[in-house]
Amino acid sequence: MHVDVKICGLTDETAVAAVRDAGAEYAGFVFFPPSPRHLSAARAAALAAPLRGQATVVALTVDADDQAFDDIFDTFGPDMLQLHGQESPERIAALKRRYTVPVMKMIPVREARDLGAVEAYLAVADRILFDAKAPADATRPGGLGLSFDWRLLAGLDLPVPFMLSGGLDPDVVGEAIRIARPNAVDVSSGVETAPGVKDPSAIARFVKAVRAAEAARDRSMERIPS
Ligand SMILES: O=C(O)c1ccccc1N[C@@H]1O[C@H](COP(=O)(O)O)[C@@H](O)[C@H]1O
Repeated sequence: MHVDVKICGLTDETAVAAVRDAGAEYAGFVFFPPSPRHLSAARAAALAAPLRGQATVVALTVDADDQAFDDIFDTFGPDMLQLHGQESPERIAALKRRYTVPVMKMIPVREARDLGAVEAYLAVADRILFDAKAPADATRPGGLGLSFDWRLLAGLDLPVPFMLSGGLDPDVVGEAIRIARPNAVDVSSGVETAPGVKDPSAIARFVKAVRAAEAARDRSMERIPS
């Protein structure tokens, strides 16, 4: 079974070229001023141009207002929205009516009961993204390189695909896929040399590690008698 890869927080042309060369399926651009990966819509549009038609271009926002969304849609034109704040199901339904774009809603996870929040979003979100819950004093709700216990997702059966993020890197992503069995994985800090500075070789290694984990998963499925 294929596992899609999203590389998030691209800030320069070198990182964009690495994503294109590695064949990642999703490329994320951050629109959240406190983040070291924040970009203007115009800069993000210019950076994303070589990825159009090859990767799904995602706009990551955190409780953004209507004016911010209008700017992102008018100038950047995302293929998908990643909502990484406390957006309500009603807010998501309104955004989907206004922009007719698929939405991925982030659910913050620290313990099993956090998964209960998913239910309310299943009718409106096209994808669920599970990320580690940020500490209360964090300056942003993600992109911190923090992970959670992937065993919490083992055996999860949702009616929509789910993506796993939080503290992934080329060395641990295979184990994360083996345990959580996500449809897709998302990484930012784990392929950087410093916050906001992507490492092209780490991006290539991350995608390679995901492909190897996929192959291992397929081999293990073949061994299960029907
Ligand atoms: O990347 C950011 O700066 C960011 C800012 C605000 C919300 C989310 C952000 N990134 C997302 O966080 C997760 C985990 O990232 P990491 O790999 O642990 O650094 C991922 O989904 C990013 O898209």
